[in-house]
Amino acid sequence: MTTTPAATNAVVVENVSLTYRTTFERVPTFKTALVRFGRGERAVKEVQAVQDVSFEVPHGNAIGIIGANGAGKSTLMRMIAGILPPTKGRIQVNGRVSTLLALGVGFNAALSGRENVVLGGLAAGLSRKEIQARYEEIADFAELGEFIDMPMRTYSSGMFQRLAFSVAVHMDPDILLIDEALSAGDAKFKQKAAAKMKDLVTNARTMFLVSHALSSVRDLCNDALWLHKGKLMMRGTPNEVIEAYNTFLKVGEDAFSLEDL
Ligand SMILES: Nc1ncnc2c1ncn2[C@@H]1O[C@H](COP(=O)(O)OP(=O)(O)OP(=O)(O)O)[C@@H](O)[C@H]1O
Repeated sequence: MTTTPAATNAVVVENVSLTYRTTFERVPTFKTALVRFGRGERAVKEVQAVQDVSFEVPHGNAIGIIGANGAGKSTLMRMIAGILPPTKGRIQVNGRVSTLLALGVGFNAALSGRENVVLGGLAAGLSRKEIQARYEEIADFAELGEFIDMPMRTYSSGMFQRLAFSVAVHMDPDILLIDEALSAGDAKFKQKAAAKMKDLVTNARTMFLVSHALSSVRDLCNDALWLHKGKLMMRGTPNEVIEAYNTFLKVGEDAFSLEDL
């Protein structure tokens, strides 16, 4: 039997670019702003957040995405999640995606944790019955105690994140997208979350992990990709890519110190 590349790959990204266009009022100086009574001139800013990026991720891979602030990591994840359409190029996703992107996106803070679990489940395409069957497991994993019945606006950011993580990983995703999931959890939860992610990957699920914590990428991933100013700099094993990225950062530091002289 022959398998087509589409069936062996969870995600195929082909020559993908994304440009943000933002209109804003440019106020050149404080003095002009006073003369014009605060009205500036209308300007358009374009940011090429992702530029002609191509790669394929086979099913069962855990791929870490690293890079400096503003490199385009979250933008790429949002495109893979189907939240943002690429300006150019094509993204093919084979399987059911569950996302844990910006903290608690999709949650309604006025509703209780319990109600948000149902909302999150429905948004992920589960039936009410399926959500009910998983509810206890989701609530137990998040360890919120009585807070599960309180409005989510009363949650600390760590509690918010614990529930968001628990919902995302219990949706039985083929592809799990995680953007800085572990930044707000405490040490104990971080460990538990890492174990759960390892579990998913062992079960041949595909995972994308955006992280500034390079050690998490090293521990949890078998594949890595480095973005810089929207461009794909390198693809390889976590060790190779992290080493190249660290060298790049070091060279950058040296260049600064030379300039300072
Ligand atoms: N909604 C938006 N509108 C306009 N520009 C945006 C928007 N979101 C991101 N950008 C710009 O796109 C570029 C890439 O941003 P992105 O958030 O994808 O980077 P990132 O690698 O995830 O960064 P970080 O590590 O800081 O989270 C940045 O220059 C950012 O200013």
